[in-house]
Amino acid sequence: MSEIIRVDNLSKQFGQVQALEDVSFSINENEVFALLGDNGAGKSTLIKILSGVLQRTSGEIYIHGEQVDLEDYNDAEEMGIETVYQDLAIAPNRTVAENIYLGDEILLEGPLGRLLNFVDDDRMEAGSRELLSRLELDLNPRSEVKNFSGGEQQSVAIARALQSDPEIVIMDEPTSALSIEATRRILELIKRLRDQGVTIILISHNLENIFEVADRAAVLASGRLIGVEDLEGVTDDELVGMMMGRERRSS
Ligand SMILES: Nc1ncnc2c1ncn2[C@@H]1O[C@H](COP(=O)(O)OP(=O)(O)OP(=O)(O)O)[C@@H](O)[C@H]1O
Repeated sequence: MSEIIRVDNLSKQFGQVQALEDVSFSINENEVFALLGDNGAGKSTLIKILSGVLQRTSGEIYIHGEQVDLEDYNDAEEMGIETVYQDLAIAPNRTVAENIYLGDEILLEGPLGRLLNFVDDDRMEAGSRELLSRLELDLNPRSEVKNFSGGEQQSVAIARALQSDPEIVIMDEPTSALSIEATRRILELIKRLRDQGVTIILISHNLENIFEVADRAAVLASGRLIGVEDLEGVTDDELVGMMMGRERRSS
């Protein structure tokens, strides 16, 4: 198993608040890695630093062993990282295909090159069809998203993240607003992505979901890393104890 991301002594301070304190861990290629922790533990801060939205106060991040220049890190996509945030930022009046290519539209090559900003709907539709089929998502690229269920909207948001073919996808509470059936479908999708070689960083409060899809979990409490556990060797009680800041008894 090879390491894809290493976080080394990462700290973040917001004024007096120490949101992260010397957090270090590594994530392996092709695993589902969960981030667990109570409200305010530092999970969002950590993923925002990983996705280049927030600057860290100190510490380093390595991707494939190479140090990321965090002073000048605002395009995580270039590093192969995409994030699906909780507020999905789906454009309801646009189609599935338009959402998948939102901000990344394929433009028509006319006689004036790309000077005419017409989007190439046919290519975006074809690209969406291919991506949706690879993800085994039964969605019509031409449908408008506005009448979609929460689970379908979540699927579109995940498909959009996959459009740039990232190596790593961060998902912030992807199932928190979903029905049991929709949750099951999203968990299946996460497993398929892993099987296709994508590494997934998953934030969830739902331990049952974590046990179902994740390989390992890092537990944060008050900005500190309490431990990283292989989910095959830990119980939910132990994880809950860790979320309350108790280090796991050594076995
Ligand atoms: N922009 C900010 N300014 C000041 N304090 C912040 C800011 N963002 C986060 N914090 C603080 O940093 C700490 C960690 O917050 P963070 O949002 O990372 O936790 P979390 O684990 O994601 O929590 P939740 O599960 O509630 O989303 C909290 O004490 C929070 O109040």
